[in-house]
Amino acid sequence: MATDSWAQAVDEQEAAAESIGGLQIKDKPEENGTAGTTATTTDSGSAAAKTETEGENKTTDDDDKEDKAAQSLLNKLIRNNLVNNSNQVEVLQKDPNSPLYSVKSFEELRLKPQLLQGVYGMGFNRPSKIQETALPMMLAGPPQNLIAQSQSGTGKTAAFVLAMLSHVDPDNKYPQCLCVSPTYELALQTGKVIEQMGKYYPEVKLVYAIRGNKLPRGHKLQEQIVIGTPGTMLDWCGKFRFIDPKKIKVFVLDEADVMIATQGHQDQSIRIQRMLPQTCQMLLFSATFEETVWNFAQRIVPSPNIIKLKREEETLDTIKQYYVLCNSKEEKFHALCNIYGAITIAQAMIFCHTRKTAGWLAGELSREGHQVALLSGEMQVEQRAAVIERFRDGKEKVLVTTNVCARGIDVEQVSVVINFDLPVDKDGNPDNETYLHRIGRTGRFGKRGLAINMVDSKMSMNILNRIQEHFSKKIERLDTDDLDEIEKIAS
Ligand SMILES: Nc1ncnc2c1ncn2[C@@H]1O[C@H](COP(=O)(O)OP(=O)(O)OP(=O)(O)O)[C@@H](O)[C@H]1O
Repeated sequence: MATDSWAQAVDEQEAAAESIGGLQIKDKPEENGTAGTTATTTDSGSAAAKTETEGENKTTDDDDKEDKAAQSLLNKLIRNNLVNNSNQVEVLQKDPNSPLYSVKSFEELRLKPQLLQGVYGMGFNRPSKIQETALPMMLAGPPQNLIAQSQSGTGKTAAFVLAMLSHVDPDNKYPQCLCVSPTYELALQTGKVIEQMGKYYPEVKLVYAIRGNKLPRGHKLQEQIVIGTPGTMLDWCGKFRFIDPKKIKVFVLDEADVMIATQGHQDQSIRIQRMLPQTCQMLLFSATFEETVWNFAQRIVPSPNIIKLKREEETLDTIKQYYVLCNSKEEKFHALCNIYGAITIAQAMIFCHTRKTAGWLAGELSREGHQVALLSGEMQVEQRAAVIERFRDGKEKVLVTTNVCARGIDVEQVSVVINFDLPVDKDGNPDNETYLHRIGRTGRFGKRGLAINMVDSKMSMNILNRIQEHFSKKIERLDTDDLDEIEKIAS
């Protein structure tokens, strides 16, 4: 292998990304620089660290392109439960004649007692839909390869973490499982799950292969699980030989769709995979499955079993939708105050079209005594993560955000959504998909929700009418000067 040329290419790719400033890993043993153990806590995604892919991640304008890694991280942070999904899992087996096992309980998996304790300790009572099928497949012998696709929040991470923890031999003090994630923050999030699930299995150790975690030359890792980003992982396997890739039993590639959206990561992941033995179990996970992801998946995972869980469609059936007629943003703010004065709103998300409006509105609301969080495009991903974490923990009751910032973020826990500005696309047409995603709920279990749209011009009335037509759902007018009327909408 032309070691120098690929190593140089990796260096160049990584040099292109800004280094992680302020990267802090608690309890980091000085002598070897590893990131501690399964019982060690690390700074969360909100740590003051810059992403490896900062070039792509930086949002400089509300109209900037979507940032998949940031969205994925923010989604993880805002959610602390499984998403509802009543669709059936589709399974495509490598060998269609072999029986297909699916489990309804964690006991059926015959997990090590320490792991079963870890699973229950996390509050999991039974496997999620995707876990029912994926877990028996991943734990069966001989090892089977798997490509799994399901939306964020369906239990993929927990599934592959359990598989990794089940496969390691704690007596062997060398890396046996590699897990690559697209960014430093996503790697830390997965690391946290490994730490939680492995809480009662302290013999298994974990180390982070991320930029900034420098090890001395000639160091041989003793940790059984290595989680990191593709560039550093590749260096550690190849250039520095901290890891012997030939001893790897499980290779996990997480967030494949985010991975391929980041330049360089696809090639680096493939190079890592090429160093692994034929017997190594290859597992790939993705929230979406467009053709590019599929092509990548096939290059990384030979002879796979494939599991897919279709995203459950959001509907407006359980949502009460209203609109309020105003003449200016000040009037819209006044209407908002009237609504707040009349009904109790546990937590609300308010969407604005521009950063400027969002900033202004957040200021006005906090002057009125509301606990407001502001999510806006110029924030670094870690700042946004911190804002979302605080909101999720109920420290703030109102989250004001711009459209781009909140795109792709799940707002399931929020029962009131206010479109201070209606969602429109670049050409000024109604953005129906965003409207549905913001306020829609999935399936039969979806909690009832309330959506209030602020209309302040003929143009926005036209947008509202087109949204009504598109969904064939009437949006009722609400008179915010009539307190009795407002009270009724909450009942
Ligand atoms: N069997 C289970 N029972 C209850 N909760 C679960 C179960 N499996 C996972 N969870 C929880 O559901 C949430 C989503 O799970 P997980 O992060 O594994 O999903 P995911 O598909 O990997 O989503 P993402 O891609 O956003 O990470 C987490 O808070 C996790 O702790």
